[in-house]
Amino acid sequence: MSMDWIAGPGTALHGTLEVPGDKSVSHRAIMLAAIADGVSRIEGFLEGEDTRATAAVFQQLGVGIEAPDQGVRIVHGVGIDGLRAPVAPLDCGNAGTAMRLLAGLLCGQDFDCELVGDVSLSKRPMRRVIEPLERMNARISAAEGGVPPLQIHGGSQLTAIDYTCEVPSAQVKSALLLAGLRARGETIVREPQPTRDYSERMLAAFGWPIQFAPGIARLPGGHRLRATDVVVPADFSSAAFFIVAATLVPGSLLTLKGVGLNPRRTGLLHVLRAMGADIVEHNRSECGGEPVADLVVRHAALRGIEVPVAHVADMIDEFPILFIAAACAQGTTRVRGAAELRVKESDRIATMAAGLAQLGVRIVETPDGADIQGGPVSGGQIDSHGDHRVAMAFAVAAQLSREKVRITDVANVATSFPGFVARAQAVGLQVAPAGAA
Ligand SMILES: O=C(O)C1=C[C@@H](OP(=O)(O)O)[C@@H](O)[C@H](O)C1
Ligand SMILES: C=C(OP(=O)(O)O)C(=O)O
Repeated sequence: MSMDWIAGPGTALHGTLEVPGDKSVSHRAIMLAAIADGVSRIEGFLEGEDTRATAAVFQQLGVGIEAPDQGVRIVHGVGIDGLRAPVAPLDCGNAGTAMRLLAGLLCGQDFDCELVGDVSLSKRPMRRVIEPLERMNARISAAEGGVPPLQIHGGSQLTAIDYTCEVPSAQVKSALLLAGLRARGETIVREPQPTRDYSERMLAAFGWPIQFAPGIARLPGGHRLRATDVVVPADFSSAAFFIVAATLVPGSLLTLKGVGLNPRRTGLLHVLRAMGADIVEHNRSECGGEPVADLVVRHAALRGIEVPVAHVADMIDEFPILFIAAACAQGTTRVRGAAELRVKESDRIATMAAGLAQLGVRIVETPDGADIQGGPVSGGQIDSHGDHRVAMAFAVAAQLSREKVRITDVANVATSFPGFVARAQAVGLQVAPAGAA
């Protein structure tokens, strides 16, 4: 049965909030700890369905993973050659990150395996990883159209390649680097637009001699990973919903604690500030090698802008909530160069355009973006299409509406942000499961 929320209208948001651990870092921490020598402890692990799916996959591959406490994992690494053949398909659930990175990590193993996912993941493009991995000598077959399930045929000796990514994608880059661990030679990945560098940073932290700078990573094969403790910072993409909510709702003053501010993730901060937002960083420090800070957000009136294409890759998961900020800004916001949004958990340009139109917002879709005209937001019913970020974005839009908004098909919020409703309510957001409202 579909789970729905009733949200809004809202009043000012106040207080201090800590959002859960970063999803990208949590996936990678499990993966590298699993194939390292020794025992690694992960703190701040995201207890989301996506990252739990990754942990469950490695348990099927013979890795011991204990969960002594919420957000803690003790991973008994089996070493670079120690994974065991699974006896059943490996279920990546809703997680594109899990499937694409696992394709890279598993294609150089001695055994065969199958990667499967849910209905949404089963529609997402996998050729972007299959094609370069095949050039490395991997053997992977997909269903018709290059979508999951993926059959990975083991037993091939991989060879390194020098590859320039066609789409800006940290998942493609990471898949190639993970394959490169077991390849002969030096794997080089070049990116026309730099993307998040968590794989590179974490490989270095686990002792692999990788060299990297924005736009390029070079990784020699034939080394080993040393177990390391990982502290996961709070996920900027989860904080983003509250940054925009506090900006939009008059009278708000909200503090978000210890938010990860990797420069390849914070495009939304630049764009919101250019639109007039009041976001101040306090207590800048480091958490697990990543920059973090507390963000103090005050209500401010926004004006529409042309989103610089140079920021698109650095805010790729923040477009659903940016569309809401744009809908409540004065004037028009123009988004271009964001065609990747069409192949996420849903077609995020289409689902956001349909939802905003439902709330009376004027929006014109283009193949790679949209023009969003700011104006009043009305009530209505929104189909989130099972997309976690679309559901949370409309929960924020509802705060500005004059009537209640019903948001359908929201169960997938647990993939990236377990406990969203309780945390949102604690700072004054009006959102509740339908039936409990
Ligand atoms: O590498 C990662 O952890 C991610 C990369 C991005 O995907 P793409 O690589 O497809 O852009 C992003 O949308 C996803 O949420 C997480
Ligand atoms: C696109 C996302 O994740 P993934 O690709 O891992 O499914 C997301 O979390 O917005």
